[in-house]
Amino acid sequence: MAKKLIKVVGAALVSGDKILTTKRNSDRILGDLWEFPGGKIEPNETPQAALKRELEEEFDDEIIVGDHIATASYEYDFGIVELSVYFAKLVTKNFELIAHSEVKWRTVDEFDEITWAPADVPIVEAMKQIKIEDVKFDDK
Ligand SMILES: Nc1nc2c([nH]c(=O)n2[C@H]2C[C@H](O)[C@@H](COP(=O)(O)OP(=O)(O)OP(=O)(O)O)O2)c(=O)[nH]1
Repeated sequence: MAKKLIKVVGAALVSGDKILTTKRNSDRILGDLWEFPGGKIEPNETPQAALKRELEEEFDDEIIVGDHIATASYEYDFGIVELSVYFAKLVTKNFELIAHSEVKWRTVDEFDEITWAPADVPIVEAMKQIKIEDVKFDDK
């Protein structure tokens, strides 16, 4: 049987020249791997709306969503994850850790210090070409 397609959205939260990297709780699927915070896109939801909802659920934080960075698919044993990552920035900074055990701001040069979820690897590679401090948002 064909594996199910799971559409997922992740936020590359920007602060200066750094991006927030987040470690999944041990008891979750892909536990202890690092990722971009986010989650599954619900039917009839835009990726941007899903990202805002997920960040509110996971950190109790409000965000502004910016440009799409990249999309990559990876076939796990439980299904095919199609991960789209967008730049975003925090409006609030509550950082309630509900789904994550650790968060850390890193420059793209520091992305190799951690073990990423497999779907994230090509996206992380693409981000190494971007100058994070030049990322712009529409609101300013
Ligand atoms: N959020 C997120 N999930 C990722 C990334 N990379 C990656 O392979 N995944 C996988 C892990 C999960 O199988 C799936 C996303 O599910 P999730 O568990 O984060 O999302 P959710 O909150 O909507 O799910 P649920 O636990 O409520 O069912 O995508 C990533 O960078 N961010």
